[in-house]
Amino acid sequence: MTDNIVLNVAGVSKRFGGLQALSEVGIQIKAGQVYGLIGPNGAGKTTFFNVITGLYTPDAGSFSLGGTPYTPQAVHQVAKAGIARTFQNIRLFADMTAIENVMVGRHIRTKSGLFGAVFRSPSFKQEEAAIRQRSQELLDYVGIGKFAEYKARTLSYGDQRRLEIARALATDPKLIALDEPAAGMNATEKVVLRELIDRIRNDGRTILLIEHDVKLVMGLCDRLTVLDYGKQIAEGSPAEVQGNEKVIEAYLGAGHKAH
Ligand SMILES: Nc1ncnc2c1ncn2[C@@H]1O[C@H](COP(=O)(O)OP(=O)(O)OP(=O)(O)O)[C@@H](O)[C@H]1O
Repeated sequence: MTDNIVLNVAGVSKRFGGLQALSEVGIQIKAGQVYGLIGPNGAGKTTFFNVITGLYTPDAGSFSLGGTPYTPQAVHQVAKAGIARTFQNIRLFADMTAIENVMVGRHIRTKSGLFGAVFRSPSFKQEEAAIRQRSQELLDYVGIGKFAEYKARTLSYGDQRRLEIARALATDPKLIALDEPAAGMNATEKVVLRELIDRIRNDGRTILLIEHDVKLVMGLCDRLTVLDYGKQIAEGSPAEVQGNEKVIEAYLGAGHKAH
């Protein structure tokens, strides 16, 4: 792996009809970094996320994960390659329990497959017990262990976001991509979230983060890319980016509504 680069994305472009949503955007994320993607509304952040996680097909771009090239053509392929993501609008299995939601995430790494599941072979049962135990550990890790048997939809908003993170971690990802994890959270929940993301990083994970809460982004991220109208207008440490005139202009300039 060159310089411990986990994700290397170069030259990503994406057009929707007459709109150039992304123009040759590239980022490099090193192992153990929290990397932020920020920009005003409509800047192209979600589109970029959707491209690297296989939801949208890019018009151009090259991608490698852990030094291995990958083609983000389908979400399950990207998950197998090692990127796990959460969504801006929470996507849990609402009527499944919290622990079942995490177990689903873990299943992409299991061996028994469908045959074992249908016939409940001994190896399947053993594997299932191990998955349940690991899933409970992950729920404890994100701080919602006591809700393991609660249906996902009965959890508070902040806890549902943490459940999504546990599910993402269950896939043992090389990179975890968080799409606005603090959206809709109150101040207390944000403090807890920040501690959790810090802990995930300190435990050796690599994180890509889209977030509107500037305070959270500046406090958490090692590096940032700023998008505006699909173009990368700045890249650097939070201090570098904060003082960049183009960035100040993009956030204060006319044409963007404040978030
Ligand atoms: N599926 C799509 N079809 C057509 N246009 C799209 C599609 N997805 C996004 N766009 C457009 O691409 C541009 C970038 O949108 P995107 O959602 O990526 O921005 P964003 O930075 O994530 O914004 P926000 O902060 O509001 O979530 C916008 O002008 C949006 O309307």
